[in-house]
Amino acid sequence: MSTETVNPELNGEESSEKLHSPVIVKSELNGDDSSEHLQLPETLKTELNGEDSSEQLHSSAIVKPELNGDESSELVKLTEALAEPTEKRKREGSETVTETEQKQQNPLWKTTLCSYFRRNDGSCSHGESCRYAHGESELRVRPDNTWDPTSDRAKKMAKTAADDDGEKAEDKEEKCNDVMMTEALDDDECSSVSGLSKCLVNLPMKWSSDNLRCFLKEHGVTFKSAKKKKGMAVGFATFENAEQVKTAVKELDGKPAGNKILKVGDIIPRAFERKGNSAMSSFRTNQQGEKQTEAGDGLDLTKISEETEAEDPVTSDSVLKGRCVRDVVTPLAKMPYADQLEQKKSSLTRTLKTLTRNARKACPNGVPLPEWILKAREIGGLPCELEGIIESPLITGYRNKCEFSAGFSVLGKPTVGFQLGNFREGVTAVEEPVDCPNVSRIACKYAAIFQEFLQQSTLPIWNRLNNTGFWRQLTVREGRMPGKNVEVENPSANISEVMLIVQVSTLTFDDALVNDELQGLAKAFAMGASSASPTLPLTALVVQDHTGISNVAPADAPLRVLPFSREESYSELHADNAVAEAKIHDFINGLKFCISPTAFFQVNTLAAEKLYSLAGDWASLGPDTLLFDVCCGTGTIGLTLANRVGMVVGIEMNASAVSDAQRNAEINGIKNCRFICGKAEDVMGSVLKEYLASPAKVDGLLDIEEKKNQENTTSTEKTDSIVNASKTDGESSTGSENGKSMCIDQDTTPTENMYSTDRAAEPEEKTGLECTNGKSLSESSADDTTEPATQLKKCSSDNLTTPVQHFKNVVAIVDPPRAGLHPTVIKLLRTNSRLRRLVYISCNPESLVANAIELCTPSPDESEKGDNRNNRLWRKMSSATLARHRTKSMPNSEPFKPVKAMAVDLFPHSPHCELVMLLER
Ligand SMILES: C[S@@+](CC[C@H](N)C(=O)[O-])C[C@H]1O[C@@H](n2cnc3c(N)ncnc32)[C@H](O)[C@@H]1O
Repeated sequence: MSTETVNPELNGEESSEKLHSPVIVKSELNGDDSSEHLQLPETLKTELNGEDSSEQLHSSAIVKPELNGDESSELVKLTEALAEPTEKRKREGSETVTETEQKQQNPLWKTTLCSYFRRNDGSCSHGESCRYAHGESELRVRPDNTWDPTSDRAKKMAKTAADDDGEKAEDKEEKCNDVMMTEALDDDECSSVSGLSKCLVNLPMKWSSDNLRCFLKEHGVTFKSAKKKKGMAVGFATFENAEQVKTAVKELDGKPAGNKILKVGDIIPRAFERKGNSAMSSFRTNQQGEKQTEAGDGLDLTKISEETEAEDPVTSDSVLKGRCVRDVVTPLAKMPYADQLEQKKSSLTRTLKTLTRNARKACPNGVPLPEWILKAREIGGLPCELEGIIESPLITGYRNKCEFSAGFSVLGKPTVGFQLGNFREGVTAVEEPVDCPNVSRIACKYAAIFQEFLQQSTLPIWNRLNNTGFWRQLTVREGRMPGKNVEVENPSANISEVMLIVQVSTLTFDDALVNDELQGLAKAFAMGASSASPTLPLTALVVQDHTGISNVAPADAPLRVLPFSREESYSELHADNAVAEAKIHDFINGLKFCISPTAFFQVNTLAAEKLYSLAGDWASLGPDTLLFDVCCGTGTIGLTLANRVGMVVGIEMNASAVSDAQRNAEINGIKNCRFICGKAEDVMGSVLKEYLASPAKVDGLLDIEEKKNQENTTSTEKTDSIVNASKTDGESSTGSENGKSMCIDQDTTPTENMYSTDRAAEPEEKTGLECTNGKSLSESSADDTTEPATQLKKCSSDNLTTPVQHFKNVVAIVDPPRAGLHPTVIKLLRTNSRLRRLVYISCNPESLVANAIELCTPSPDESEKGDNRNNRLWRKMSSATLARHRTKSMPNSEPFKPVKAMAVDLFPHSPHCELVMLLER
């Protein structure tokens, strides 16, 4: 698995109507995310890396935008607040509290519109007990007095507010209070108040402005106005006179607020204001006369967060000087590469030891400790040898995918690059990616072209503080040409294809204006590419429309392919110039891979080759091997190993990735691979049943299937409509038929719900495939009324006309997202005794360790099994501790043992690293 964003710590995740494009490609549904039907507010839906946002968020798929830092804490808070256990519980005095009552007590009850309800024409499987509002009439105001920003009410209010902008005295006062946060003030207004305004740092994050005002009053502080920044530890107060300021500082500075010590500091005007840089003011008002509120946010917020962290006075200007984007994005770049590898190895060693410790603790009473735990002492507590770390063949410019935010620099200049810090801490400043050694020359150039375009665009840059604006992000994806040796000094020389994906939010903008701007952008990119020396490849230009608060868009966010031409004259640009499909290609181990805009592809292709070869070598493959490629993406692992096995079965939830995988098999003439689209936790049970049942039984199933097909042509046609990946013409998935997401695990216990926090680090993904009977595969499998072959046919890349073969050697290579595997998948892998070998690939060693604890700890006796249902401390547990608790409910089964581990460095200069572990039994 891999880290998708350049700087996961900083970054880590809908309306298409606005896009009236000649070619609209709605990205295929990623399946649905909900098995457990915990929803996130629309605004907090992320992109779960494809990973996306959703609607009916599975409690087990709650996500923090992938190291997306920013809104994660808010998201976690909300999801925690929402993630109440689903069964009835007893209150003190044994009064029974129903699930609905519990939810209603939740201040967030019905404060967010149910997107599931909306998309499904007014139906939601949760009915009245749904935590989310079914329509505007059910919607309640949020505790902070705001409305769901996607509601008509909120939009109307936002519009009215915008219309009144600058006219109301009240508004002006608010803006002045917020001088550090907003760009909407004129210099003179600000300067008149800045001496009488103070910044308060270390306020409890959850406080509202009302809380702050009460606090000030309680402390006898007289003020003119006070405002708390939502989701940040920062607030502002403005006073009438110097005397009030003096009292406030005396009464507040150093006093406890919540569990922290309050700091009071001056507000410094933005650097460009201080310098009176008139050029900067031109950035503030766009050509439509709309005020842009983003500029300069970053400067002050960065200061605040830096200073908060550093326990420094709030106002020191020097803190900015210490922070540079290179250090933030590639913190190890200062070290020689050999030292970086050593550091990663030590960190992995520490993490691996937690596997031994936790498995030892979790080993049930009366069950002997497994040999690998006993032997761990001999190797310093490691569960198995860490055999080393494989270097990346390329050290600089190795990334084939970079996601650049659009924002404002510390000097208030529209900038395309990386954020200087974490949004949660209040940092929104973006700096150019120059000097980041992991970014390619080509990506830097495209970022610069986009930046130049933004400086004269009539549409505003996205404002992360109030979630308004248009231009959000530029993703540059590169594909290499085949068969050329890598030019280490100039890796860009090997790049032959480039796809640009520009993320915008069209929601509040006029279609004609949007189209004009996008056409201008296409022209700018094409001109920039052809005038660069050497010229830059440009293969596809895609616009992604996304309104969520984080830039990580759901996989089904609307995509539109923009036509472009290298010709000087753009007047002749027509729809037919557009490429119907946006794809680029890359090569791994001699195979050609087609990559669509949202499909996962390892960001360091050459190092990924090494990773896949290692996984293949450790998997002990042969012609009699059946290889499960779990979380297969575009099929890279399975396809590169297909010639070494009898059959590959790939499972992947992103429909366009599955479609790519199928196409990749075809373009490489590979016939022994089958790709199944669905969440692994939804389809794995059926897949294992189908392939690992006794041959007699499976033959029987196929007979049943054939018979059904003959009997019911209509149902077959219906089925065909959702078998996206089986279409050889590359047609995309039509997604779920009725859009309903389903629960996967009927007996999900709170222990399994623990997974929801595990997965909080991962943007949620959305799958759309379902059985035509309206049940998810898992649900079907849970009640076992449909045969596995029938279920799988509906989401498989083939049509099951060939009988399922049976193989002696069954191996799984799993390469899950950062959150690791779902507990259902872990349970299935562990309890299927035919699976003797498992190669686990992970870019997050913590989740590998957590999953390995469950796979490798001996099962308890029945009598020992704990009931974890009332264990509500799980929210605060580490992933390893959670895993340890989950081992108690693992059905009796032979545990795996860790055999060896090896790291592969896919991310030079960053602390991340892929870890591979072989598990056997
Ligand atoms: C780290 S990537 C690995 C992809 C592929 N193995 C490769 O190396 O290119 C993880 C993949 O898992 C997919 N994924 C995430 N959650 C999943 C789930 N619950 N079930 C199936 N696939 C999932 C993502 O869409 C992504 O393609």
